[in-house]
Amino acid sequence: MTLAITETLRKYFIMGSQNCDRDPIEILKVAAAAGITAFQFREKGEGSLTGNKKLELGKHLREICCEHNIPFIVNDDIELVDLLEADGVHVGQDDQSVKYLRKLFPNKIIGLSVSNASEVAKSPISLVDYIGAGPIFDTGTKPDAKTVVGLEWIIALREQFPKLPIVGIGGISPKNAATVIDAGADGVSVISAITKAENIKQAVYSI
Ligand SMILES: Cc1ncc(COP(=O)(O)OP(=O)(O)O)c(N)n1
Ligand SMILES: Cc1nc(C(=O)O)sc1CCOP(=O)(O)O
Ligand SMILES: [Mg+2]
Repeated sequence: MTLAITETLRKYFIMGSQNCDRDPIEILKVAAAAGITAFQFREKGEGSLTGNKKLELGKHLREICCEHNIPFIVNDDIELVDLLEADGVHVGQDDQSVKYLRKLFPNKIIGLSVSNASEVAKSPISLVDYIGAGPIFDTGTKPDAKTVVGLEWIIALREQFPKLPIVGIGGISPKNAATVIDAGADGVSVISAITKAENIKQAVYSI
């Protein structure tokens, strides 16, 4: 059964091998069995794989998502969307344009990052399936993250767009995930809350 996009966003796990001090394939297997609702393959930044190694890891991770019926979303890398038969793509303000992507992928999930009002103003919001709002809290995972926007950003977006699917991202953990949902987000996106968890199953339950 296919989930509605808002349900798909509820526990949205993002990972690349650079985020892991254990085997990423094993991490995703445990997270998938524990109940994540979406996965984004984000092989990016210091220590990340490229070329064939990136593709091979992507194939393994894609397969795990298929087995668990979890949407598989590719970060940034448009070529990989076709190569891995991804369910969607997530882009930021400086990535491939949403207008172009929507033409290329009329039926795939398209997510876009928005961190402030001027980004909203210049974004074709009606063409995306969801937006990623962040960084909500301080994050040690992304060195080039923008200024922390806080829960106020979720509240403001929800007020402006009552029906738009929104996922919060940045510094979200079992301790603060509920505050993001209470502020109006449909879900939480996490990297380190799962990749660095001592008990991945418990972390997935608690976000
Ligand atoms: C769900 C979600 N939200 C935001 C982002 C960040 O995307 P972007 O701004 O393009 O930054 P990079 O992830 O590409 O470094 C995301 N990936 N996922
Ligand atoms: C990939 C990413 N994008 C962000 C944004 O604000 O757009 S914050 C971020 C890193 C999220 O990692 P963690 O859950 O470990 O804080
Ligand atoms: Mg990007």
